[in-house]
Parts: sequence; structure tokens; C-alpha cells
Amino acid sequence: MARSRGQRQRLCFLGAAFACAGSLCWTKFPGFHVVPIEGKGLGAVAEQNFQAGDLVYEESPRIMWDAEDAARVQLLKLVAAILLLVSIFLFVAFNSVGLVPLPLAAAVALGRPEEVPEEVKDQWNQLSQEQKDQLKGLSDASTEKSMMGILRTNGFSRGASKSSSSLLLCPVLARFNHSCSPNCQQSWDEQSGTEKLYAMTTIQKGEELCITYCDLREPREVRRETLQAKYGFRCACVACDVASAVAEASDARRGEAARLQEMLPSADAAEGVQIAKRILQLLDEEGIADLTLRGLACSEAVRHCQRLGDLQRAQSWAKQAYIFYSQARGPESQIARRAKEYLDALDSPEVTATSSG
Ligand SMILES: C[S@@+](CC[C@H](N)C(=O)[O-])C[C@H]1O[C@@H](n2cnc3c(N)ncnc32)[C@H](O)[C@@H]1O
Repeated sequence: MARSRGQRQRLCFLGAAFACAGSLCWTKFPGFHVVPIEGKGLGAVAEQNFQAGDLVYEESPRIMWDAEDAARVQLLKLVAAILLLVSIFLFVAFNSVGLVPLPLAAAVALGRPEEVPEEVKDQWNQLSQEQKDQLKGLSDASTEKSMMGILRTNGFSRGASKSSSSLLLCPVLARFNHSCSPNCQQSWDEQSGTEKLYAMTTIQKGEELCITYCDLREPREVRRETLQAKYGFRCACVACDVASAVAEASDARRGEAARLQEMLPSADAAEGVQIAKRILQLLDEEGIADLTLRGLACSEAVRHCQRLGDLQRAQSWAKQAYIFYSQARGPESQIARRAKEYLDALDSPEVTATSSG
């Protein structure tokens, strides 16, 4: 039976995916195993105990792309397209020689945003066959396995925010499943050029290591809709698989934490400290170990205590902020180092003398 080129390419893609999924190249890593987890495909399970702040894994991305760099390329494309139009106009109007070679200008001016960016395709094509097969073996939440589906299902964004302006594809970290009460948190380390995964809480050997794929402050139904739409599964984690009344109480706590977090920077000083405390309490009650969120609440509390002239409490909050940030991103991370500098400045004799004088 004759097959179209598209069909042949899809079959080839699927064949490689099955070949890799069947191989045992994934299973063992220092500190954890990647194994089948009921209802979730593969997932990572701790092979040792971890403490909050332990570095669980560090991985260099196979694919790395930044939309801001790409935006600059888009601008160049736009300029090329305009030059193309001008050259066509000049050619038609005055029979003059075009300024831009036609095929080049036409090619760069085209390009659909729904397609995998060319730079990403180039990076993918430059990988070894084994590396390509490893990526093709990753999960894909879309109906038909494709490069775009794999990137969407497994890609991380660079930086602290969950913005979609950048894409990192790390084949091992892509095996970590989602939980609405995750025990691990990943972050990009610009210095080492690696994605790092830290334990956010005490984890016992045998527990699944999970990260989050969505905004944990959203209510259960919103989280479920997001996860279903983007990742094709209905979340049944410990926070979601509960009776309606329990879910309602959980939604209320998460919603309150989100509201308070927004209010915190502009709150008046005395209220700000109380808000920071309440955020930490809500996160504890909700079992959300997010250490970056905790660090942020503490940093704001430092600022409010300083405004109140309460140096002692400012120092104590600053210490907490430093601990949370260094556990979330490592003590050498920029955010932790800044918190340490701040703490040291507050501890300095001049500041202490000014405050007591
Ligand atoms: C980035 S991959 C994670 C690794 C994946 N389980 C695998 O086998 O490669 C994302 C996919 O894993 C599955 N997944 C992740 N977290 C899940 C969860 N809490 N419940 C059910 N499926 C989950 C979904 O199929 C999702 O599209």
C-alpha cells in the first residue's frame, strides 16, 4: 500500500518512540528510579530519603529555545519582508533590480507560530540518533505523537516564572509527574546552564517525586481543567482526590493565599507582617511546600518590619527568607545569595547600632 510522505514520517516517528520506550535506558539514576506508576505512565520514585533543600537531580537541556531571541529574529524577518515588497514594487514600477534575493526574503517572511520553531527543529536534527530516540520516547498528551506534542507535554520554561517565552527539554526531568502538593521544585540555573530539581520537604525512600505543572493557588476544578487540556489527564493527587467539602476548604485556603500574596507588597507595615504569617500558615495547612513562595512572603515581611523599625524581627524574617531560597534554588543561586547579602547587611554593627540608638 502506497503511503504519503507525511504518513511515512509519522510511522517512522512512532517506530522510534516504541523502540525507545521498550528499552531500559531510563530506569536508574542516583537517588531515584524511573518506573511505571499506575495511571500515570512512567514516573520517578525516591531510592533514598531526601531532606528539604537536597539537590535531587541536575540536567542539561537537550533542546533550549527562547522566544525573546526568536522575537528578534522575527523582527529581522519582518524587515526582510518589507524589503521584499519594496524590491518587488521597484522592479514592477521601474524595472529596477530587487534589493533582496526573492526566495530568501519569501522564506524568512513565512513561518506559522503553531509550528515548531526552526531553531528548535535544527537543534533536534543535530542530536545523535540515540538522543533523538530518547526524546521521541517521551510522553505526548496530544492525539497523535509529534515533535510539537512532545515539546508541549515535556518542556519547562526558563526562569522562575511559568511564562511560555522559553522552552527547555530535559529528557530525564520530563519523567517527573505532577502533584498539586508536590514534594520537589525545579528551577533554571543560569550559571551552570542546567535545570535543577530540589526536594522541598522531607521525602522517604519509595515515595514518588513530583513537581507541579499548574498554578497551585487555583481551585481544584480550574487545576483539573488546565491539566486535562494541556496534559490530557484528570488529576487524582492527594489534594484532588478528596470529597467535595474537603476540596472546597482546600480551594478557600489556596484562594486566600493567592489574594494575600497580591496584597502583601502594598499592605501597610503592621498588616504586612500579619499577612506574611498567614500565608505561611495557609501553605502549611494546605501541605504546599513551595519554598520560593515561602521565601517571597518572608522577604516582604523583612521590608515591613524595617518600615516598623523592628530590626530584630526583620533579621529573623531575613534568616527565614535565606533558608527558604537556598533550599528552593541552592545556596549558590542568585536569589539565595541576594537574601544572604541582605541578611548580612541587617546583621552589620552599623545597622544594629542605628536601630538600638
Ligand atoms: C511530562 S510527562 C511525565 C512523565 C510521563 N508519566 C511519562 O510516562 O513519560 C506528562 C504526562 O504524564 C502523565 N501524568 C503526569 N502527572 C500525572 C498525574 N498526576 N496523573 C496522571 N497522569 C499524569 C500525563 O500523561 C502527562 O501528559
